[in-house]
Amino acid sequence: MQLGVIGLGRMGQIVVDRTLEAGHDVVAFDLEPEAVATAADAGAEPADSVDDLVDRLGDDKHIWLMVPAGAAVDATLEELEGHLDEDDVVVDGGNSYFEDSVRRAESCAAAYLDCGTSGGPAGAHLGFSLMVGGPEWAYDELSPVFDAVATGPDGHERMGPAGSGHYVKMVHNGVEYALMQAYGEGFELLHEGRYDLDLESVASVWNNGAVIRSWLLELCEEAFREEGTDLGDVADRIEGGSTGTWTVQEGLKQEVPLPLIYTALGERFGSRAHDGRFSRRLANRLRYGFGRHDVPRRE
Ligand SMILES: NC(=O)C1=CN([C@@H]2O[C@H](COP(=O)(O)OP(=O)(O)OC[C@H]3O[C@@H](n4cnc5c(N)ncnc54)[C@H](O)[C@@H]3O)[C@@H](O)[C@H]2O)C=CC1
Ligand SMILES: O=C(CO)[C@H](O)[C@H](O)COP(=O)(O)O
Repeated sequence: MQLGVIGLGRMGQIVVDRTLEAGHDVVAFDLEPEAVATAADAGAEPADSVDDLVDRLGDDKHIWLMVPAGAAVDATLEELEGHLDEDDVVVDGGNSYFEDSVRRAESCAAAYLDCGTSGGPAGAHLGFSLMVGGPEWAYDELSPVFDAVATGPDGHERMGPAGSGHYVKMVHNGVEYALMQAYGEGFELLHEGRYDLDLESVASVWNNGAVIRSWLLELCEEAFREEGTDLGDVADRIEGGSTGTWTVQEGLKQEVPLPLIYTALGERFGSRAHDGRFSRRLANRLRYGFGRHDVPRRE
């Protein structure tokens, strides 16, 4: 099978490598010529524009987008417009908002598959977990590529109609936020608590048979090993947040309570306050107001 891949960053290069390793042909394009050169070194046919990529693909075109979610997906689809027909298949493997994917599926001339991708750059060796939404025939047609990019045939599944793949991935990320928060709180208590603990050892022993063992916990172990038990100079500012925000918004729309995911998202936003949390500073001053408690002041 021949696959065009647009977007050759951390994730797109893995799609390219794994597809090539499985014996398929890849045509690759990115706005960054260096990324295209890396894909070409791996064995892909380089393209210098979206038009060029399309010209190099055969009659039934299969195209995987791995560009940042949002405007870049719309811009790429605009460039593809006029080059696609109903026998072609476009896969969006990024973290797009599911309602954008429904809209894009309706307006795209090709069959459109929204594909939630989990596993991160670690998926280079293991393969990814892929959650796919869209027409069944298109999913079946792309299955050889999904087999290659995923951990194998069990690493991908069609979730349902357009939007469902990105919907499931959105919720996956909400769960990811909450799990990170839970591990964070536990390790914070161990760090601040009664014993002088080596947190790498704690994570390691938990990863060997404990109820809460997981890949995220293995990543905690790696973090303590590489940064030290107090996490060295790692800042307390957490970036990202879009997929967690969408999950919480959807919980509100469906009237499904998501207190853990909401709290994890709130912690993330709170971590970005430049000057300390305003609400904490006000609470500090209010305790003086009602109780004449001392007000700790900033240096
Ligand atoms: N990094 C991760 O752990 C994961 C990322 N994702 C999603 O996968 C998508 C890609 O993520 P990464 O590879 O991490 O991002 P990245 O920033 O490493 O790579 C994005 C690539 O797309 C290229 N690009 C941007 N606009 C383009 C355009 N209009 N045409 C062609 N190329 C364009 C950039 O030059 C860059 O090489 C995002 O939607 C992200 O949310 C999904 C799962 C995990
Ligand atoms: O999808 C992912 C992992 O599953 C990406 O790493 C994503 O960027 C994580 O979300 P955020 O950037 O909001 O932390």
